[in-house]
Amino acid sequence: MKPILRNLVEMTGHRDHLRLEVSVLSTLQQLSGVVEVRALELFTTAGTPHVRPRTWVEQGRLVSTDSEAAADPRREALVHYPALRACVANRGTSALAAVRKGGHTLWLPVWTQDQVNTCLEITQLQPFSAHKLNVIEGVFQVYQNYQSLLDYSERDALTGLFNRKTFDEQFSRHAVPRLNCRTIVQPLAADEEPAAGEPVQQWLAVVDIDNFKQVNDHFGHLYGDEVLILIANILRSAFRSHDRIFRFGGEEFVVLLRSTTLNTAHKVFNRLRTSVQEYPFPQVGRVTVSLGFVGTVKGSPVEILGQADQALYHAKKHGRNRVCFYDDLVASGELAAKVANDDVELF
Ligand SMILES: Nc1nc2c(ncn2[C@@H]2O[C@H](COP(=O)(O)OP(=O)(O)OP(=O)(O)O)[C@@H](O)[C@H]2O)c(=O)[nH]1
Repeated sequence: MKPILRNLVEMTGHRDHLRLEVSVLSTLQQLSGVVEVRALELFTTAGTPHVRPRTWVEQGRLVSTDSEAAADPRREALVHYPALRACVANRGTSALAAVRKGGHTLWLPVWTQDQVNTCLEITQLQPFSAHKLNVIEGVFQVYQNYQSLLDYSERDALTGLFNRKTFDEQFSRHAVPRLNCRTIVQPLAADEEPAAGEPVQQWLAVVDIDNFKQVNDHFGHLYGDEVLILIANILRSAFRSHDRIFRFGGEEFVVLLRSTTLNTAHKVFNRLRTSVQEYPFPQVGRVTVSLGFVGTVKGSPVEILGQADQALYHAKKHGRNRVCFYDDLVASGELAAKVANDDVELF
């Protein structure tokens, strides 16, 4: 089999976006004359569009980072990439420039609906021939098609959030750096600095809409669906790009909050609860959510999920529109008391 075909076969064998990215870059890197390949992440921080390398070649190996983009010291303002910036502004599919690193650089933005989060960058010393551009475009098309297939299978059709299947796949490896990937230790945002000695870890929260059946019963399923979509949007804006949000089915969502302190987790989850409470849902009016959360350090994924669920159950039983932390409930004896006295309502 020709090398390029073999690479395409290898590329479409992946079930993970980052591995797929490494694979497409490895394919492009093997084209003759190519001196550098990178995958750039495009993101906005403090209102300014930025770029940072997410996968690049280092000592002959492709390495990736899944650290938070906004805190990456290698990020640059998009204004330093004028050709790419103009291309994205004009909703273009490629940009060429002969200025960077004394070579010729081709940028290929990956459009998802109306947005570009990723862009492949290929640099060579000679100008790109028409034939070379054709080959690259073919490889890029296969990559894009496969990328959107992967994306489709990972997401919930109504809200666009990750689905339960993706949670099951991602949760167990969430804390573990991926094979062939380098994770950069990154500082927290200024308002999230931990107090000295306060441990940083990951948190899992189960978020459930309160009395959602009543929304459906009073306003109909279409309005119920709209509430789900709007709450998904609030969830997206409440967390950092690095955190993960899943729709678990029905009116239940799960959030994996990355690398933060208990204090910040409390703040962030309560901010979400308040944002939902204050949002004017068209026709429906006021909607609230309850949330149970727990650290992800101890226990199996099933146990951790069960603990967050118990904290959520407690929040529901004690007035709804609240945030409950599993360890607090155990420490205060509230959860144990509930378990001992009320076996019928246990899961
Ligand atoms: N519109 C809409 N409703 C859904 C969807 N999935 C589940 N539901 C509804 O979500 C409601 C969940 O109701 P319950 O489990 O009784 O919970 P609840 O009314 O939210 O009450 P609490 O959770 O105890 O506050 C049911 O009416 C389901 O039909 C969906 O995709 N769209």
